[in-house]
Amino acid sequence: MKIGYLGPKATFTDLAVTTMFPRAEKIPYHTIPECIDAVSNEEIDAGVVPLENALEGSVNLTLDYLIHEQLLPIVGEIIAPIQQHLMVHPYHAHHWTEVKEIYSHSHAIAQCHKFLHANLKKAKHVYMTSTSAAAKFVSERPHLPIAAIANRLAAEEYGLTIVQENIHDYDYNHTRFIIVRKQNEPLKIDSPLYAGDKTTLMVMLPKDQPGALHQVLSAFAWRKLNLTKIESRPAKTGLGNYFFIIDIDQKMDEVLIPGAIAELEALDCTVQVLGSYPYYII
Ligand SMILES: O=C(O)C(=O)C[C@]1(C(=O)O)C=C[C@@H](O)C=C1
Repeated sequence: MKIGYLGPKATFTDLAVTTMFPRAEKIPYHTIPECIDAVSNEEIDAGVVPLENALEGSVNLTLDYLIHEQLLPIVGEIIAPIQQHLMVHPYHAHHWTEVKEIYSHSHAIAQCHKFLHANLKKAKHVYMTSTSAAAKFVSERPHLPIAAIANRLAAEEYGLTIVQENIHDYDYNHTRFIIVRKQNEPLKIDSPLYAGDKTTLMVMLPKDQPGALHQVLSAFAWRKLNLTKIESRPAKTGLGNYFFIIDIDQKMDEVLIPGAIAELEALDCTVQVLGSYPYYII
């Protein structure tokens, strides 16, 4: 089985894929859209991309690309712990406090703001496509006083020295990664990491209807459907036009979720099921 992921080697996405699919052929992609496109073009059997971090919130690029460009079904989710480390080329290990630039994924930099503010206030932040792309970049420029924020595997893979460990600002730092496929067919994963099932919906509210969100929520509430996430994103059709992403804490059933969807449609909402899938906690 071929699994694509946000690369290069040693991203957090790579770690999640390696744990969940130890025997799969792993194919790295430079960006999240490239990985999603590869699923859509059937170059790979499934793609794994980051969706949400406990400290920094949604990975908007993933959400927006899925919703607006390639609406692929979500067939699974992996929740993984995230530990960020500051690393430099070995030449700079003894004077790391003098680095002028810090390279990483924007989410990783955001997870370490307190540390950076306290210890490297003057260094410029440079966003890269992933944490391991940043580690690779730093390793290829030994003459420059620069650092990367990435995981331990990236330090090993690219020959960097970790100079500060666990620099993320809060202990509970986890990221959700979704598994997307071309067809809505679950991957056969028999794992002790299985932790439950979820259903994700996209709901577009009718225009200018007072109390519409309240009515949407009540369709779930009186059916006692437990929502684990509700988030709005711009519909990109005009100022003030938003859609909602709603996660329900259970598998698609034959009565409750279809009933809630029918009620929302009767309210003139547009509803799309993005997936009903198992999740795994590493
Ligand atoms: O850059 C990586 O290593 C990724 O896998 C991406 C990503 C993200 O997009 O949130 C994944 C986990 C961490 O939260 C930081 C970065």
